[in-house]
Amino acid sequence: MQITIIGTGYVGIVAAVCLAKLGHNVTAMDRESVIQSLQSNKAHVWEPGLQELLTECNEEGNLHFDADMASATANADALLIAVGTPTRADGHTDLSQIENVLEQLKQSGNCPPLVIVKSTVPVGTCDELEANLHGAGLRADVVFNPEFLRQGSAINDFMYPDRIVFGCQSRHSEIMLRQIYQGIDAPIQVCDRRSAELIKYASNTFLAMKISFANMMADLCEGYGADIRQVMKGVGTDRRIGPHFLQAGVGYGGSCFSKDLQSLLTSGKVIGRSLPLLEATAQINDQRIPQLVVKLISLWENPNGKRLGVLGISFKPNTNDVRDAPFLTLLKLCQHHRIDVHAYDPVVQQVAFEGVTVADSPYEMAAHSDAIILMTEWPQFVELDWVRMVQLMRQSILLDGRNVLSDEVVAQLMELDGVTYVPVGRPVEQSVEQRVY
Ligand SMILES: NC(=O)c1ccc[n+]([C@@H]2O[C@H](COP(=O)([O-])OP(=O)(O)OC[C@H]3O[C@@H](n4cnc5c(N)ncnc54)[C@H](O)[C@@H]3O)[C@@H](O)[C@H]2O)c1
Ligand SMILES: O=c1ccn([C@@H]2O[C@H](COP(=O)(O)OP(=O)(O)O[C@H]3O[C@H](CO)[C@@H](O)[C@H](O)[C@H]3O)[C@@H](O)[C@H]2O)c(=O)[nH]1
Repeated sequence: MQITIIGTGYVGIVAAVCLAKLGHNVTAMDRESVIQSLQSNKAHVWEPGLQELLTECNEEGNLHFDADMASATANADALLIAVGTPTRADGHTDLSQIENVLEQLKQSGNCPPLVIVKSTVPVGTCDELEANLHGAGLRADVVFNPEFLRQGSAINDFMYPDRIVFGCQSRHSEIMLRQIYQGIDAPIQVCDRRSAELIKYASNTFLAMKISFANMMADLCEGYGADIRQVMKGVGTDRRIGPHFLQAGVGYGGSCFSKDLQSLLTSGKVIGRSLPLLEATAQINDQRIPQLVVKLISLWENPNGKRLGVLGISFKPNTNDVRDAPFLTLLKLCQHHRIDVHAYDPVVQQVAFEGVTVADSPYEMAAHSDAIILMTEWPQFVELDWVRMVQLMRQSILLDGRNVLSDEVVAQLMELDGVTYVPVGRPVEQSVEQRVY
């Protein structure tokens, strides 16, 4: 099938290479600068396996890039929209990128018979988009086909999903969607468009709610001297609950959870429904970094001029994406308290915001610091020589924001003088001999 993809952000480029690998003839469209980079075989987003797959597709010849809507859509059987849908300041979803795509389509005069919306959009949007196209005399079927991939494991998630959802109103569009995904072995749920639109929001907000639940329980564990890892293990082994997304820590970040939660709250408000579970989920998450900073400051007499080492800038491992990363909230609070931030990240080497020095190695970051916060659970952080890290520091305070240091490493550190280890949802550990500063 000839498929044109509009938008080559995380979702668009992953969909493009995967659909090309599944044997479709794919044209991906974006801004000129992005298209130039892709045409010269350079992936513009950092995602494990993406560059390799892009190179393969370019060699195999069934993936093309084009910055012009008219030529990109000529002869297309289906158009897949994967542009951004950020949240506006008033809490509503900004649909302007999708609206622009529709305008460009109308001007180009080429509208494929099937328009697949993959961008996450509020309930009712696809009905409106279809009415808009029909109003302009373009007889396309608009379907909603939510994407559930996670950054860091995006290609695997696209190729081996738990389910594929088709929100479509006609048998013909369902048949076309089945052809597009016929190389993927996953259960397919076919439903109306509005339900499909809500499935995407309900999934993301439910996952966010699980994380906030774990974080709420972590606070209780700290108060009562229990261990959140044990509590969540015991909870998650109940098959009705499941072990995933119960990892307490610095809170969720990324471009989706907060945005989609906000959008769903607004959808509720529009029809006069409050969604208190989601309000609590957001509140708990918003408090994670401020609480962590309070903990940190309580360990110093005065935060002014202290040096903080931060391990991990991106919102999760295996991505360089810093959108809505907890690190950004941390940085803002540190600036407020005049704490000097030195950060290290395996893939984020430059940051577009002020007030942070990015180190070339974790050891360089640790040198002369008055505390370290582990923000992102990159496997290589767990494997660091933590004794060396601590010996390089001016004051040996470790805040393990993801609870990833092993009990063995912590026990080893406790044999050194003056080490304070502050995990999440567990008692603080201090070596017997505390240094006096
Ligand atoms: N990032 C994820 O992990 C993820 C997962 C599932 C769903 N989603 C949803 O998918 C959508 C896209 O997310 P993303 O993270 O890939 O977005 P993104 O912001 O990374 O990428 C969007 C791309 O669309 C391009 N674009 C915008 N308008 C365009 C136009 N008129 N013509 C051509 N290109 C245009 C932009 O230049 C950009 O490259 C969002 O609705 C998001 O909520 C994202
Ligand atoms: O137990 C957990 C699991 C995750 N997180 C955090 O939650 C955030 C989101 O993580 P994850 O869901 O793995 O990454 P995303 O790439 O944001 O993926 C989510 O958002 C996408 C965009 O909508 C969806 O497609 C995915 O299904 C959904 O998992 C990150 O900051 C994680 O550190 C935790 O704090 N504890």
